[in-house]
Amino acid sequence: MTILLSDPRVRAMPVRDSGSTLVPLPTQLSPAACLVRVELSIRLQDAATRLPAGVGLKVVEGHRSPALQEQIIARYSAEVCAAHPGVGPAELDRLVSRFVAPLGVAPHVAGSAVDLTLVAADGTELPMGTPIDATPEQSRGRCFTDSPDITPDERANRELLGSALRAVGLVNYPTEWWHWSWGDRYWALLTGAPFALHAPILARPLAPSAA
Ligand SMILES: C[C@@H](N)C(=O)N[C@H](C)C(=O)O
Repeated sequence: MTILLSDPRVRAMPVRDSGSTLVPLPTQLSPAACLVRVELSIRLQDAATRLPAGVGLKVVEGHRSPALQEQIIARYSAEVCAAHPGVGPAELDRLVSRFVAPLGVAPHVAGSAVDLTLVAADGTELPMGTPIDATPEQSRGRCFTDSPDITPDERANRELLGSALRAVGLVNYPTEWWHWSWGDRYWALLTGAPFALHAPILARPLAPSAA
């Protein structure tokens, strides 16, 4: 059964921050040079080598500020309220956490998560069944990683992405095929690690090369 980021077991995971810095991803992996924790950057570069020739990774988002996380929560909460009239506060929190993490456990704010897809050699994104960041309502559930409602090619591409990322220790958020993380509380809970390695980054300490 899917464990959501609003699950109290996620918040209960202890954190012992590794103190690692945020670094920009190489532009071959992330045209926008998104920032992530250095341990995650190393793993993503390893994952890229595990893909077949002519297929690459494209990271579109990494570290996110707390302010942006709060904006996304507010925007999506409004979408959920419109789609589920009369929803109560507990159910609203649960539904919202299918698409965006509560601030205190947010993997992107910790620099531990990326949103990414596969690309062909010419940079064209491979078909994955939905665009990145399609909400459950917009995609009618096809954003869920295991959705049965996608084509065999889209399924094969999701499996290819997943096998490269799992091989380097990343975990997926099962309600978003594009969201993978390493070192955050959700990762610790799913892998059985005794503690998370990345706390939320409230200021933004940059590696010297990124400054
Ligand atoms: C908003 C979406 N792209 C996202 O990042 N969701 C995850 C679960 C998050 O907020 O960490």
